[in-house]
Amino acid sequence: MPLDTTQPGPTVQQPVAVIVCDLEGTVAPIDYVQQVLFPYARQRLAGWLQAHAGELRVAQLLADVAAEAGQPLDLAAAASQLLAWSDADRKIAPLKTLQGWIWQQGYASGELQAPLYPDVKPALQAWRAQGLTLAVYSSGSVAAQQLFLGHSSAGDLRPLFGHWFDTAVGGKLQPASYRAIAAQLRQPAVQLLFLSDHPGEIAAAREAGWQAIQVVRDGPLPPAVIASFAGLAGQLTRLPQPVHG
Ligand SMILES: CSCCC(=O)C(=O)COP(=O)(O)O
Ligand SMILES: [Mg+2]
Repeated sequence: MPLDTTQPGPTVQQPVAVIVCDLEGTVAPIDYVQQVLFPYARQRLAGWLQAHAGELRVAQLLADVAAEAGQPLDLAAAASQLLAWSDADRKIAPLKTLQGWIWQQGYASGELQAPLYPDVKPALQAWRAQGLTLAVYSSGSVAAQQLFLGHSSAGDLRPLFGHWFDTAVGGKLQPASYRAIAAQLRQPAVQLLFLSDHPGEIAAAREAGWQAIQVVRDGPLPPAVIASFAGLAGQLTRLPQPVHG
């Protein structure tokens, strides 16, 4: 059955055990990812592959690219394929893995720093203080997620998060991915709250039985969405059984 993304969903129903956050467009501006992070990786992609060609992880990555492309590819052809996926913003695992590897040097040098919206850190801290568990579900690889939140404008936020999910569980528009995350968290779907800027992701999470609230960071605010994490203040109560990992 096609997902209906036009109907507003419910606001938070108690209790919530785990809040799962999207990253791009939800905790930080889309523009930073699209205009800074993706170009940073794109510009270095071919050179990085050449420089690291002898490494086992790169051999595995090239095999994954060839498998996704459905044909054998040498290093130059694989680089072209990865660039094409990058230009099309395809959420394909080998591209996401490679972007994470390339971003690592930018974060380490201080050239990259994720600019979080100012409401994010206080809200995350308040939710943890309430006993809620926090998780990330992003198309970026888990390594890239941890670099992003480990080198943010609000400092290293990794200790606040107990669980990290990328597209290894499936795509973010697929309800099955949210069922897989619920199974891994060993939580009833209704006790999971997903926060994302993407209406298709919100619809997929709801289809899987999750609570989900769209975060609209700019533009007019339709009903049943929030403009910042502060919009959830007072809606969440302490959970009976913390599951922070
Ligand atoms: C970990 S920051 C880069 C995120 C990324 O690569 C991406 O494609 C955006 O994914 P999201 O699911 O966070 O919207
Ligand atoms: Mg997003």
